[in-house]
Amino acid sequence: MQLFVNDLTVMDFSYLCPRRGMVGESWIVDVILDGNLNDESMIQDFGKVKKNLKKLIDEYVDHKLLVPLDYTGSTVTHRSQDEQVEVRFESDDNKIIQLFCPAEAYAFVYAAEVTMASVGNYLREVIATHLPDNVANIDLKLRPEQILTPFYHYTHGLKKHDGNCQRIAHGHRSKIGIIIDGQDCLESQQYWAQRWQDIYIISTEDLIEYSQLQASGTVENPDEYYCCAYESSQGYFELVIPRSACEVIETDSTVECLAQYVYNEQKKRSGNSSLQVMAYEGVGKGAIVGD
Ligand SMILES: Nc1nc2c(c(=O)[nH]1)N=C([C@H](O)[C@H](O)COP(=O)(O)OP(=O)(O)OP(=O)(O)O)CN2
Repeated sequence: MQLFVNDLTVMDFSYLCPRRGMVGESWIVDVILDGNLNDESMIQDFGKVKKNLKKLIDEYVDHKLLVPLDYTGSTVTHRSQDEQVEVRFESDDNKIIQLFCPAEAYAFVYAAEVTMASVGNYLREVIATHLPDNVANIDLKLRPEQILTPFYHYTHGLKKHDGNCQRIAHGHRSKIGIIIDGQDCLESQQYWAQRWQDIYIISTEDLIEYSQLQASGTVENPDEYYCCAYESSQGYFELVIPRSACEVIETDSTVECLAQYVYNEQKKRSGNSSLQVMAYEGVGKGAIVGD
C-alpha cells in the first residue's frame, strides 16, 4: 500500500552548474511512502510524515549550496582546525566560483550534475535511514512550480537573518510581475527575467578586496570577479564570483528591497506611467511596490 503527500514543502537552494554557474532554485516536493499498516491502521500519521520529512529536507537541502562532487571542476577542502569548508568550482567556460563557509552551508551530492534525479536520490538515501519499520520505501518527486509568465533564478545571502537565509549562497526561482498603467507588461517582465536569468545579488556593504580573502584559492584575473564576505551568527561566509554573473545593489537583498530596486530601475525604463512591481521569493510569496 502507498501513502502520498503532495506539496510537502518547497526547497529553496542554489547549486553549481558547469554551464550556468550558480543557479538559484525552488523545487516543490511530493512524496510517496510504501509500507504496511501500523497499530493505528496507518502507514504513518500525516502529521508525522509532514513534520519529520520537512525537517530532514530542511536539514539536508533547504537554503544550502548544492555541490556536484563527481564533476571534475569541483574541489572541496575541509579545514581541519574548524568547520570551515572551501569549495572551488570551475565551469565549462573556465570561470571560477569559490566559497569559504561553514560546513552546514553546503550539501555535497555524489553526481556529476545537480538535477532533480540526483537530488531526489540524495534525499531518498538520507530519509531512508529515518523511516519507521513498517515503511519499506520512499519515493520523492521534485518539480518546479508551473510558471506561465517570465521568471528568473537568483542567489543571495541575508547576513542579518538569524535563520538559514544568512547563508551566502541560497536562492530561488521567482516570477516577476510588472504592471504598467494597470496592465501586465510582458516586455518588462521578459527584460527582468533576462537581466536576472542566473544572477547573484550582492549588497555593496558586503564587497571586500581580493587581498582580504581568507580562502586559499586564487583566480587568474581578479578584476573580473567580485569578492564578498560577512560574519553572521552561523560563522564566516565568503564568495568569489564572476562579475558578469552579478547585480550589485545598495541595500540588503530581502524581497522587499529587491521589489524596491526593480521598481526604481523600471521607473527609468517606463517613465511617467503608473507602475507596480510584484517580486516573488520562490513560490507563492513576495513583496509589492507601486505608485
Ligand atoms: N519579509 C521577509 N522575510 C524573509 C525574507 C525576505 O526577503 N523578506 N527572506 C527570507 C529568506 O531569504 C528565505 O530564503 C526565505 O525562504 P523560506 O522558504 O520562506 O523560509 P523558511 O525556510 O523559513 O520557510 P519554510 O516554509 O519553512 O520553507 C526569510 N524571510
